[in-house]
Amino acid sequence: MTTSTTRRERERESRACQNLGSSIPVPSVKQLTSQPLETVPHRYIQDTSNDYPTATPTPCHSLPIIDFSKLIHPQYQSSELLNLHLACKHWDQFKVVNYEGITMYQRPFVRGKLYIRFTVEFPESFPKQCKAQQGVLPPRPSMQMTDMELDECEETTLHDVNIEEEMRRKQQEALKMKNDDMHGEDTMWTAISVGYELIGHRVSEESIKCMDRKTQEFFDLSSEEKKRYAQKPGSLEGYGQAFVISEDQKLEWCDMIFLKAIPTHTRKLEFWPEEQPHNFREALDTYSHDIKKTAVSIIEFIAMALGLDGKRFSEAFEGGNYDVRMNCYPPCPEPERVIGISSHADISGITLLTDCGDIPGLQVLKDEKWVFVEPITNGIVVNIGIIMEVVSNGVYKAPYHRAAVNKQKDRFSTVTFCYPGKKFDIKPAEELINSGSLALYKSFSYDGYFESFYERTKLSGDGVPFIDTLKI
Ligand SMILES: O=C(O)CCC(=O)C(=O)O
Ligand SMILES: [Fe+2]
Repeated sequence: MTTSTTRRERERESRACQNLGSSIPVPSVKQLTSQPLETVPHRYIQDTSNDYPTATPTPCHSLPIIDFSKLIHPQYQSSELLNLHLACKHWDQFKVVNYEGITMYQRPFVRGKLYIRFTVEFPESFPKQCKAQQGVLPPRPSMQMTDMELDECEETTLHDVNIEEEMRRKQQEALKMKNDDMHGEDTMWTAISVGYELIGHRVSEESIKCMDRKTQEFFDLSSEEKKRYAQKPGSLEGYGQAFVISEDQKLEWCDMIFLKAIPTHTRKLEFWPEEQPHNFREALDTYSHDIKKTAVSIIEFIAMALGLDGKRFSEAFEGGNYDVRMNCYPPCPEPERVIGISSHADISGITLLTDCGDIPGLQVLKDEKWVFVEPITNGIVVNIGIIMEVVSNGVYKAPYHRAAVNKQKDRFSTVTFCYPGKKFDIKPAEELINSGSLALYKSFSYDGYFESFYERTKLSGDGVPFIDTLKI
C-alpha cells in the first residue's frame, strides 16, 4: 500500500517535473568571452529606455540586518521579530515617542523608543447616505474630556521618523554587538537579505565556502566538460540558461546550472558534475542540507512575524523542495547594455543566496530605483518569494531584483529556491483572512501554482507579471 502510494506520488511528481518548462540551447557566455570581445553581440543588448535608474549607494539604500541569534534568544526575540516584520514590509508610516517604549536591556529604569505605525486608509468618496443617516442618529458624544480623564492623560510629542534609517542604525548597533559577542568564534555566518539582512545563522562556514569554491570550479571547467551536464529538451535541470523559448529572444549575460537538491529522491544525478570539480556532489549535498535547516528556521520566524503559526510553516518547509541554481556572470565589455539576470520576483517561498566573493551584482528595486546589495563576507541573502507574498496576503511583497554584470571580473552566485511540501496550498493564510481582511490573491494547490507559472513562461511578451495573474 505504502509502496504503491509512494510510486504513484513519484510518478505524479515526475510528470510535474517534466512540465516544468524547458529552455532551448544557447551559446555559453563564458565561452563567448574566452576571446577578447570589444562589443557585445546583438542578442545580448537590452532595451534600457524604460529602465529605472540605479541608486547611488547611501546608508538608507542599504538593506536592514536581522540578527538570527536574537531571534532564537528569549530576551531579544520579540523585538527582533518586530525588526524582521518591518524589514519584510518597510513602507508604512512611522512615528516615534521617545522614552515610552519597553525598558532597555540591562537598564531596567530607562525606557527605549515607542514606534507607532499608522496605516491610514481614506475612503475614496463619502456616500451620500452619510448626511441622511446623521439626521436620524443621536448627536455625536462630546469630545470634551472630564477633569478625571484629563488627569490620567499625559501629553507627548509624536516625532516623525525615517524608519529605514532608524532600522539601519539599530541594525548596525546590533551587528557591532554581535561582532563583539562573537569575537573569536568562527563557526557562525553572517547573512543578508533582499527583504532584510540576517546575521548569526547556523550554516557552517566550511559548507558555504566549499560550495562557493565548487561553483567557481564548475564554471572554470572546459566547455566540453560542462556540456556533459547540459539541459535536455523538456527539462530546466542542468547546465545552460533558463526560460529561453524563442530563437530571437534577448539573452542574459549568464551561464547557469540548475539542480533539484532536496528531497534527495528528486535529484537527477546525470546533471550533477561527478569527477570534476572534485567532490562537487558531496559539497552540494552538505550545502543543501545546511541551507534547508536555515530556511526552515527563517520561515518559522517570518510566519511568527506575520502572527501566524510558525510550526505549520517550519513543518511545511521541513518536508519542502529545495532547488539550487549556480550562476556565473563573466565580465562584459559593455556592462550597462546587457543584463546578467533580468528583473524578476522569485516564485519560491523564500530564496537564500550566497555571493561567491565580494563583487556586487545583485540589485533590488526599491522606490523605483535599482539598489545594489553589497555582498557581506560569508553572507547569505534571503529573499521573500511570491509564495510568501500570497500567503501573507500581500503584507510582504516579493521584491523585484536582477543581476548586473561588470567589466572586470567573473561574478558567481549560488541560489537556493526554498518551497514548502506538496501538501501546502498556496493561498492567503486563513488567520489573516479571518481577522477581517479580504483575500487579495487566489488559492492554488501546490501543483496548480507551478502549472500556472509554467503556462505563463510559455506566453511570451504580454507584459503581465506572474504575481498580477494571482491577484483577485
Ligand atoms: O545572482 C544573483 O545575484 C541573482 C540571482 C537570482 O536572482 C536568481 O537566480 O533568481
Ligand atoms: Fe531571483
